[in-house]
Amino acid sequence: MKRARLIYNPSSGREEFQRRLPEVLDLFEQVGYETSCHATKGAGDASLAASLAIERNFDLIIAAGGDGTLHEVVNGMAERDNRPPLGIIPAGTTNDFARALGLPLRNVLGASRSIIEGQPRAVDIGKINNRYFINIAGGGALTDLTYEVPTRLKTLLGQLAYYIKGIEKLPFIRPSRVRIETDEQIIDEEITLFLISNSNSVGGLEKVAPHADLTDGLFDCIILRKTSLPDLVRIATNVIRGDHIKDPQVIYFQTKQLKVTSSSQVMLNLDGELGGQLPMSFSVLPQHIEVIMPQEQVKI
Ligand SMILES: Nc1ncnc2c1ncn2[C@@H]1O[C@H](COP(=O)(O)OP(=O)(O)OP(=O)(O)O)[C@@H](O)[C@H]1O
Repeated sequence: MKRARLIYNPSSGREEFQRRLPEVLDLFEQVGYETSCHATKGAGDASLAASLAIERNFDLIIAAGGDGTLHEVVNGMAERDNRPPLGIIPAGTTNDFARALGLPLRNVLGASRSIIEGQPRAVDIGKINNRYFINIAGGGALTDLTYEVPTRLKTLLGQLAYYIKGIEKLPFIRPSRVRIETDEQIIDEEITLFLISNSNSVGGLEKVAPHADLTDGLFDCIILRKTSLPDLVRIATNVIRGDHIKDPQVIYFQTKQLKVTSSSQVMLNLDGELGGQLPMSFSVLPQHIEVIMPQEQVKI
């Protein structure tokens, strides 16, 4: 039998995953995976568990949790040789990366079946110093939401907890002077926020980076210039259709690497987790980790 290591975060999302665990184990057993579990206990634990799973030669790693758990698992895998494929069971609050893959959300058994029936495909990840991200790096207004909302509130309200906190913060949005250097251009101006995206899905919205491709070796960068509150609301509305990237207040480009600096203190969000502060250099590691895609995605 093949061996799978299931790394799950019991505190993710509405804390429902654990109830389904016996059925998940049974499903994998039926298709020939002897599966053992690691329940995370706190920050950094999923990274250590993923790194150890590679050392112990597991054939498959499954990350069950939210984007933060996935982030940690990717960080535990990224620098290791002989990385096995990674399956994802979305059990968090937003689950942006799983959304981008087209995995069933709020359906633990459906997502488990998608792993069983799917195919591994190598996807890009982003690198900053010795840390990695699989979905998004961002800074500036509202990008601090994901790590500011307490876990208790997310368990209680789910995604709504982020929206409530976002509305609360709107009147206090201030621009930051930021310098963004790529091989092709330099942007040096006051901005509201910047997003360096690997996938199309950010903050639960699937068209934030509408042209993003997980396998193209490129980041999709979206910079929102200094903007008034009414403009911000107009642009946010256009995000639903993906039309915001044509807005004169938005700078959109693709690049393999960039450096972002600022004279003020700008914190960095990596896959929804706090990731230090600027200055930071970002580069793509093309097709670095094999992720199991659902059947429909494989055919594309
Ligand atoms: N047993 C635990 N108890 C409390 N927190 C934990 C535990 N294990 C891991 N964590 C923390 O949970 C965070 C990650 O949560 P995760 O992203 O999986 O769920 P979420 O925040 O509900 O979903 P999303 O990121 O999709 O919005 C990390 O900061 C990690 O340190």
